[in-house]
Amino acid sequence: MQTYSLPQTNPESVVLLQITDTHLFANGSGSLLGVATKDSFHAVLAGVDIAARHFDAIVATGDISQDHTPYSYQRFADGISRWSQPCFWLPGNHDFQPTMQSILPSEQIKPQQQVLVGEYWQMILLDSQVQGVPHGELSTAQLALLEAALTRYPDRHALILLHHHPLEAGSAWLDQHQLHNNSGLWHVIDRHPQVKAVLCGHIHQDLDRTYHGVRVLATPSTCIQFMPDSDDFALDHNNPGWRYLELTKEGRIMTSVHRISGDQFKPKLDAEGY
Ligand SMILES: Nc1ncnc2c1ncn2[C@@H]1O[C@@H]2COP(=O)(O)O[C@H]2[C@H]1O
Ligand SMILES: [Fe+2]
Repeated sequence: MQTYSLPQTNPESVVLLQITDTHLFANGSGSLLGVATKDSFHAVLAGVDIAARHFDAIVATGDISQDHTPYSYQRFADGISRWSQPCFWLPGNHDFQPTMQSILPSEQIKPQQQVLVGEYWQMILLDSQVQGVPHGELSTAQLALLEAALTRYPDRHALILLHHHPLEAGSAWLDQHQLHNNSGLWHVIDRHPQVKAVLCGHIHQDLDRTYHGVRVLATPSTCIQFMPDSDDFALDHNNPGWRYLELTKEGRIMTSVHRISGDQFKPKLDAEGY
């Protein structure tokens, strides 16, 4: 397995910026439920610049594209190219991996699934995509990759990233699309106490839970948001956002979700959807 080493710039911690569920189109006015996803993506990029918080790397946790086109991925790459930090990404249910790969190699977007983060952490990016359906599954190969990465570095705190949420988020319509074989993931995690957190996207909302003694985090989309704890499909009028995760050398995670201001990206239920 190829490993990327991300240098530690601050001796105490490493900071990650998580951007997720951008749902970009080749067509610059492409929209999801009335929200032009390129514009909302760029509003989040501008929001990160206004926040001006230091981060060491970007993690993009899937559903980068909505229309599978190479240019939708190029739009993502062009957007983050304002920053020099490396980006690590993984596929969501809406992604099409052949076109995702088509824009690589890239100076900034790295293909590695295992990243040694500074001196004290590692992160493992998993592919939970099942082509053509919204739910996720981890193949035996992906579970074996996780097992091998954790076994190789038992003394590094570990952050596991994937697109699909690995536990019930509390909305029946959405939980039918969760990671279906999450017991397989939890079985591996239970054997490796250095795992500190699982970070995902997919549910387009801020989630911060503890499960099996591990923190499970999900993050707002850069476009539309789903209403938490709603058994039927429902949109949330919270704004698009992003997450910072500060990984300390002691193994703690300080994290916060931030959102853009204004109300130019309010979804319309009757507009063109998925
Ligand atoms: N009304 C709905 N009922 C059930 N699933 C939906 C509905 N609308 C969208 N979805 C699917 O649920 C998925 C959750 O977020 P995604 O963006 O991955 O893509 C979404 C769609 O594939
Ligand atoms: Fe998704």
